[in-house]
Amino acid sequence: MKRPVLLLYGIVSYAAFNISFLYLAGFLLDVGVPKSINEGNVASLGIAAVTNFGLIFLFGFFHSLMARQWFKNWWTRFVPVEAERSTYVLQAAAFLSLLMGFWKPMPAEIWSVTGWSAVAVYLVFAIGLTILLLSTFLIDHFELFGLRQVWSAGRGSSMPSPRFRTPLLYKLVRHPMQLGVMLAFFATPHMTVGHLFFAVAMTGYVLIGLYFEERALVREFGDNYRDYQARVTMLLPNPLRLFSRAPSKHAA
Ligand SMILES: C[S@@+](CC[C@H](N)C(=O)[O-])C[C@H]1O[C@@H](n2cnc3c(N)ncnc32)[C@H](O)[C@@H]1O
Repeated sequence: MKRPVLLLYGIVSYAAFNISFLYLAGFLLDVGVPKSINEGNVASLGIAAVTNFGLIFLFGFFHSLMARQWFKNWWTRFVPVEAERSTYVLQAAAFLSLLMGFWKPMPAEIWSVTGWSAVAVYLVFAIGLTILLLSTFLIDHFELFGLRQVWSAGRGSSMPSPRFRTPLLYKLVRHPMQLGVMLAFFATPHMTVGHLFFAVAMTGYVLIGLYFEERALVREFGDNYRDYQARVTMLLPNPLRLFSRAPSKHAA
């Protein structure tokens, strides 16, 4: 791929992901989008459950498969290595859009809150997204979204190998990004069966994904990561444990 094309591909993939993710926020909150999680043609509960499960499975399957090292080794024989992450980001945007586009509403209400309670729930949603966004910058936002790779290729420089990091939120939990998305999945003032289905199934997928991610992190960072696993909890912060132990000499 020619350098300007590679750069353009990276930028387009990044933009596509951001648009689909912004749409996801509106989709979950039921605001500002033409089709939200509770809108669309209502099918029978069985049809809706099977369709929605299939959509989440498709999203999760490709999201996990394409993140595995053996898959990357195989398909970078066809895709330039510098475009690998951007392609991953693009497929995530595509499957997320597919999921939201074909999502079948399951409108029966589970809870509904208004007034200050609703404000509190919106606050949790905003905190979740803030944790998520901040964490991407703590690890390396531009590398996670493939922009650093296409930019380095454009300048003819090679990418530095990944570094183990535990800045700020990563001292509280090992997976703040996933914690952030889970908060956003459940934080709605108007919980329907469909929304709960989405939140539970996506949480299940996140937990399965974390199992594979942690195995890859141990392979990549070895004892540094094992030591980190022993000191820091996975998703829910444990302040007592955090302050009762000396920080590791491995962590950056
Ligand atoms: C989508 S991010 C999710 C990161 C983390 N699971 C979280 O929830 O904040 C996945 C990428 O982050 C990298 N990663 C996760 N934890 C890391 C750490 N402590 N230091 C460096 N890279 C990390 C993984 O290697 C992977 O490429």
